[in-house]
Amino acid sequence: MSSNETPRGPVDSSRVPRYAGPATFARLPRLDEVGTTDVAVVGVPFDSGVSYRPGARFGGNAIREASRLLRPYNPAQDASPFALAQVADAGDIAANPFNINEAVETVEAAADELLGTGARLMTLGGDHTIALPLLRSVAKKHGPVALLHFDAHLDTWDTYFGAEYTHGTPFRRAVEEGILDTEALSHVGIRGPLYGKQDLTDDEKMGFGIVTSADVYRRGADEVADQLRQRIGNRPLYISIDIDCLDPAHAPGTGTPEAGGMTSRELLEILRGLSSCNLVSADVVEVAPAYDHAEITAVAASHTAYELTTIMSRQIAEARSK
Ligand SMILES: N=C(N)NCCCC(=O)O
Ligand SMILES: [Zn+2]
Ligand SMILES: [Zn+2]
Repeated sequence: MSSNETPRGPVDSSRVPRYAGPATFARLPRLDEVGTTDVAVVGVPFDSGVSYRPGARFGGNAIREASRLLRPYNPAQDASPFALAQVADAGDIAANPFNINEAVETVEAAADELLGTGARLMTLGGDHTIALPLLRSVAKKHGPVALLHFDAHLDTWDTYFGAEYTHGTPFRRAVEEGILDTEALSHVGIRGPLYGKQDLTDDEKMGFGIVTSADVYRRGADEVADQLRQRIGNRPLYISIDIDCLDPAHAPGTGTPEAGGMTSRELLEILRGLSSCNLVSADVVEVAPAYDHAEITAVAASHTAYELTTIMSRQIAEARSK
């Protein structure tokens, strides 16, 4: 969208019932209906990198279905994200389920193409493997980026069954490849059993700071967001959200659930506290609808993507008004 065009927004749910018609994210237009977009919401139906329960390949469409109930004004950030900038649903990236290396290349190439049009990406996963090719693509454009990673798990392990590209290893690969700004790396929501204490030492050596799930509970969302914001400054920021950062009570539909997690309220509040950060792209991954109940997880994920999209749209509008 050029700066003087009005963005095309979602289908009006006071005229067309929100449960009617095929689902796009937030009932927004498809990318082919608008030509170009400022924020591309893109699905990656890929889950061949998982270590436990499969099913996140269906996550993107579950989030789209649950997002029918989102409304156009976001009071928590005082913004109408779909009026401030064009947001459109770019459909799915067709990644090979039988060849992880090829899938990783496909995701990177598709992300290159979308980012090349000037769009920011709001990716709906898929398992966490896909964060690596997305980060590669974002780093080609912005250089090494700050990373804020919400997850129960570190995802900085080395290999599984000798495989380098899995959902437990994307951030170790990213550090090895030099595509992250090691001055500004944080995990939020970490908890649960590890393979050994070495996991933590290795992670720290890579440059990560950890805010555990219990830290969020004890210190509160505002203080955590303040601390994260200070660490990130105005660096280009990528946010990767594994929905298992939430407690299984708030997100049962996921492949590797861990007890003792954050509430969806805490996650959304931390994100709102980061609204001034320079968010260049983001993902929400690991939604596995087969284990979900009454769309609990998909609703939480759709609201999470809504807050992230709002941050991006506000920044795009602010940059244009300067
Ligand atoms: N990224 C997610 N969701 N999980 C990683 C868990 C890896 C493991 O099974 O040790
Ligand atoms: Zn996880
Ligand atoms: Zn993860």
